[in-house]
Amino acid sequence: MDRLGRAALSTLAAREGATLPPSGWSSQDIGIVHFGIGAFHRAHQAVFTQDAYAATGDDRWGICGVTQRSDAVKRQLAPQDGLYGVLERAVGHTGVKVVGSVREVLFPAEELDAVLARIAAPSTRIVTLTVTEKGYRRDADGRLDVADPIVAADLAGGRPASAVGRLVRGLQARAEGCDLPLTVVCCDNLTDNGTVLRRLVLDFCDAMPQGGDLRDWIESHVTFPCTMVDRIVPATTPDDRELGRQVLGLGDEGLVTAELFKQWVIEDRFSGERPAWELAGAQFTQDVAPYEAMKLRILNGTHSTLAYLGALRGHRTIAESVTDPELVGIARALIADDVIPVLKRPDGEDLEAYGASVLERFANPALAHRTTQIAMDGTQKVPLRLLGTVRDNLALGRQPHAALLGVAAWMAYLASAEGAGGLALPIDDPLADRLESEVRGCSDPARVVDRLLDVHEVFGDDLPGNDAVRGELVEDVARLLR
Ligand SMILES: NC(=O)c1ccc[n+]([C@@H]2O[C@H](COP(=O)([O-])OP(=O)(O)OC[C@H]3O[C@@H](n4cnc5c(N)ncnc54)[C@H](O)[C@@H]3O)[C@@H](O)[C@H]2O)c1
Ligand SMILES: O=P(O)(O)OC[C@@H](O)[C@@H](O)[C@H](O)[C@H](O)CO
Repeated sequence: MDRLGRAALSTLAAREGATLPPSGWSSQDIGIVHFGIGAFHRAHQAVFTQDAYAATGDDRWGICGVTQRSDAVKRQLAPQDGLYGVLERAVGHTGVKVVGSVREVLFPAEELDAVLARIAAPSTRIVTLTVTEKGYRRDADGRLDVADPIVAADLAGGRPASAVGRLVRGLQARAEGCDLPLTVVCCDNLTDNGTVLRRLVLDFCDAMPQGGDLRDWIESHVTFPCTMVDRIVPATTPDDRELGRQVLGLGDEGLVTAELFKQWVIEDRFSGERPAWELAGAQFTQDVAPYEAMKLRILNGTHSTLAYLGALRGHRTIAESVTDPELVGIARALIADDVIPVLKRPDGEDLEAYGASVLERFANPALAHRTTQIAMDGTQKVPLRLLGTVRDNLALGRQPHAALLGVAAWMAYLASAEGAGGLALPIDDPLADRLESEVRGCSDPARVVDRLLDVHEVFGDDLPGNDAVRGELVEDVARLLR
């Protein structure tokens, strides 16, 4: 079968369910460099960028995708002239939107100079990132982990391999070259993501030999707006590829799958021009924090809770987990009793309606979002998604039972090699070795809880000493391990 690409596009015009990129897609100049060209970027920021182009015809915002750890996406997209499909799935809807925003893909392990040149180019005005929570290589206090061997090697002046190291070297090339401002937009699920990334970049400069001038240049030329990003984009499955093939009548190795919903709230703090993303539905605001807390705590907190509890019960996907009435009850209690009472309401948002809509989105049976995919990197996610809610409730003198159950479910998941029905529960986490050796296979709930409460990166200094929290976690873990 033929493969998606420029030559095959004309065959798509008559196909029901296929949407073509706007004409002129292939002649866009590159104005955005994106680090971490995984599934999410391709289904989110690249789609907003294409829709903004369709609305304006402003052709300065093509994307240069920079892979991080492998050249897989480059190999997938290069034979397709950068084109790929977003398979959009909802009840009663299956369509493929072909996206042409990604005009180049670079693999920095082999093409570092080209990456640095792209960041330094005057036509580049924006760098965006989706490198996962762990990709920022933060220490227990959220600062750059200068003891991380990859960061340490980057600081020693080798060819940079960390996302922050590569970004800083790119900024250095820009400072020494065109000397024009730049906006760096973090699109990962981190609290205060722009501020966090700016801090890490400045930490890197502070730790570099003679990084002072670069630090000053960054402070005066580069802004780091915060964002809230939302669209459920599970890892693509062979079934998705097959469905994409049926809709397009073409093979597509770069296909990604998503729900119809998408949201992007961006702090209005750009150092220069940008695409008219607002014409594609993005919201610009002075304060992203309430949107970000709403999304991270309601959507992601519930997602992780359903992932851990669901996997323990043998549910393979989130859609399966929300067919389980007991789990839906826990999710509702988490949102209504623990999260919403301690949240600030973002302008124009109804938190109860948002919570209900999240559960409806999770129920989308067409999205095979694996519980074990969401379960990965718990040491990075649990603090952001659940422990803020725990702390805010404790500060009001209230024990947040559902949020603590979510934390206990993470602990029980780590202790159990298998969920019901023999579902394998892999530990995929930057601290996997420690977690495995501390608790995997341990059937003593108190020991599991105590060993995990000792993980400072997750629980900090305050929670391990809280007897009421410990007691409830031990009871919950005991029930879950039974
Ligand atoms: N998928 C979603 O539904 C979704 C929704 C909202 C936000 N996000 C954010 O986007 C991120 C990526 O999601 P995705 O679906 O694209 O995942 P993915 O697995 O498809 O892609 C992950 C990307 O991050 C890079 N990466 C992974 N570990 C890294 C490391 N240690 N250092 C540097 N780069 C690393 C990978 O190389 C890849 O480019 C998430 O972690 C989350 O923060 C995802
Ligand atoms: O992508 P991760 O690994 O950070 O988290 C898994 C999911 O909870 C997440 O991707 C959600 O689907 C997403 O945040 C929805 O916008």
